[in-house]
Amino acid sequence: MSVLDDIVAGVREDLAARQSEVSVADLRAQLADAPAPRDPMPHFRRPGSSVIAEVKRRSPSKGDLADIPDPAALATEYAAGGAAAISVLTEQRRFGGSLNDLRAVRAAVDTPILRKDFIVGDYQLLEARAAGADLVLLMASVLGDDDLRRLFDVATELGLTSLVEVHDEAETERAVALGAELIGVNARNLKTLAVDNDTFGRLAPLVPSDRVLVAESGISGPTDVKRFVAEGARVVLVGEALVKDGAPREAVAAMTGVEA
Ligand SMILES: O=P(O)(O)OC[C@@H](O)[C@@H](O)c1c[nH]c2ccccc12
Repeated sequence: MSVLDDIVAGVREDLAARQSEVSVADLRAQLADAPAPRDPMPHFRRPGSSVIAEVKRRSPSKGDLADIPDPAALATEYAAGGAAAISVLTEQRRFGGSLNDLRAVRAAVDTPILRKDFIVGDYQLLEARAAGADLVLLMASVLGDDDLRRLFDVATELGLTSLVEVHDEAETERAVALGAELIGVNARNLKTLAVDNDTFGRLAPLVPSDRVLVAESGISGPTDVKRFVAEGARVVLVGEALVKDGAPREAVAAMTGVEA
């Protein structure tokens, strides 16, 4: 079993537990109270890089990264630094996150929020929107074509923007065929956890220029951002480097608006 299979098995168990506690009808009722979804695309399409700054405590590849006792405080710093969106890892077992983190961040900032999780069912999309998320991650490595299409359509109906994540040529072709406007290239192979910084440059030419490309993983500072912008990225998604930086506001600002 790959690391990814193992993570997804745990996600399915946790999901089943939540589903037995809150019915779909109750979740749908909560949607009425959720703030209207925010559209991240105008910021992403601005000239120069946009940053999606991530709230992440730990990961299977790096272990403990940062305690983050107050996710709202960290998100406030990200927003002040000019983050275009804030990613909140809500997976519990391997990344130490939760939907409560997302709710806390939602209450603190106006910035669009990405629910970063291993989404396998519609229920998680409803949860995301009810908690105030504006974007969701859909991983081509986790979802077959039918599920990817259905979840993409349901997300769109809910007003959520899908970030469709790819890691190889076949996944990139699937994301393009789906019509995804926002495509993320993860430099980390989640089956082996290895990072290959040449992944973005290899896959970017397969994506039509009307789409918005996000470079994900292993980005440590403005020099990396400049490289990915030169290779076609409009957006960078940064976790580790920001949660470990003592000055996250300045770190986000330094990676924002970078030109090739
Ligand atoms: O911490 P990093 O190396 O800056 O990476 C952030 C982000 O790309 C990474 O957290 C990520 C990208 N895709 C994912 C899918 C699931 C979990 C995590 C991820």
